[in-house]
Amino acid sequence: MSCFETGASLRVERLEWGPRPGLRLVRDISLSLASGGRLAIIGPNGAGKTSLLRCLYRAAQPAAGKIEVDGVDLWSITAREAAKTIAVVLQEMPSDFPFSVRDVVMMGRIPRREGIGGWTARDREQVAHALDHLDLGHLAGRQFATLSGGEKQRVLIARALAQEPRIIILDEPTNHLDIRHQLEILELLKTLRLTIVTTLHDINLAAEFATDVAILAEGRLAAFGVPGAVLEPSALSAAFGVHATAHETPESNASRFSFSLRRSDAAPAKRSNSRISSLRSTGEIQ
Ligand SMILES: Nc1ncnc2c1ncn2[C@@H]1O[C@H](COP(=O)(O)OP(=O)(O)OP(=O)(O)O)[C@@H](O)[C@H]1O
Repeated sequence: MSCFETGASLRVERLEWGPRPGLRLVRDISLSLASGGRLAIIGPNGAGKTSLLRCLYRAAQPAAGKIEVDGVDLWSITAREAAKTIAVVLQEMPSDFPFSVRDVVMMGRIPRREGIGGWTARDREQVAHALDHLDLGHLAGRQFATLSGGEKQRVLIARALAQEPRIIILDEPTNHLDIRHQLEILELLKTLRLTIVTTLHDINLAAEFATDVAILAEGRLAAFGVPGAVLEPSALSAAFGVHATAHETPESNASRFSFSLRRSDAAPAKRSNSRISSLRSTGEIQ
């Protein structure tokens, strides 16, 4: 079971990708992650985070550069071998998905299925273990479509674990989750010894969770390294076009960040406030 597996190292070298010739959405990305490392990829909307993830889980073939898993080129192995090594948890959650929770988790075993026989005792054992690990045993018979967003997210992570991967790649795993479930999911991922790569929009969660952080801006790597070095106000301000402030927290080694619009960006809001004042003064609104 994956909680006893170990991770694999990941090395990305001068990676480039685009959906068509002449359009590059991922440009010149180089980074490396040790086995068992946790990489958080952050950056503004449209920075290329999902595109980079798609390359890392072999859904998109690089236009240039390469990706190595434990020193082996990801495109030198079969898709099935890649699927045994890398599990993916995506944001999309189909609403009309006529499968039970147990069926969905069992789908994680597909890359490991040999021949045309049915599920083996090991498949069932791994699924039971994954359901148990994510505290989903009581929901195993429920239709996936009837679950809450947080429950669905846990099922998709259980499916990834049932796959017995060495790397788990997640696209915004905390989306749709309340703060308690966000913290629980990230704590759970931390307890695994697998290599984790995830996009995260919440910088403070990334600071707590990651061993390594990559800031992506306009398809390029703006910064990469340990959170303490990468997550600093000037880099965050530049990448997100906001004013970032760091706050030291006694209970944690990681800084916390707060964000506000830069004064120039806030001007339109001020203008609309003055419009409201003038409407008030003319009695058009109360
Ligand atoms: N197949 C495609 N053809 C053309 N443009 C694309 C394609 N896929 C993505 N894009 C564009 O490339 C940019 C990067 O998209 P991507 O989804 O990788 O960004 P992201 O950082 O994950 O964004 P978000 O935080 O909003 O999810 C966006 O502007 C997007 O519209």
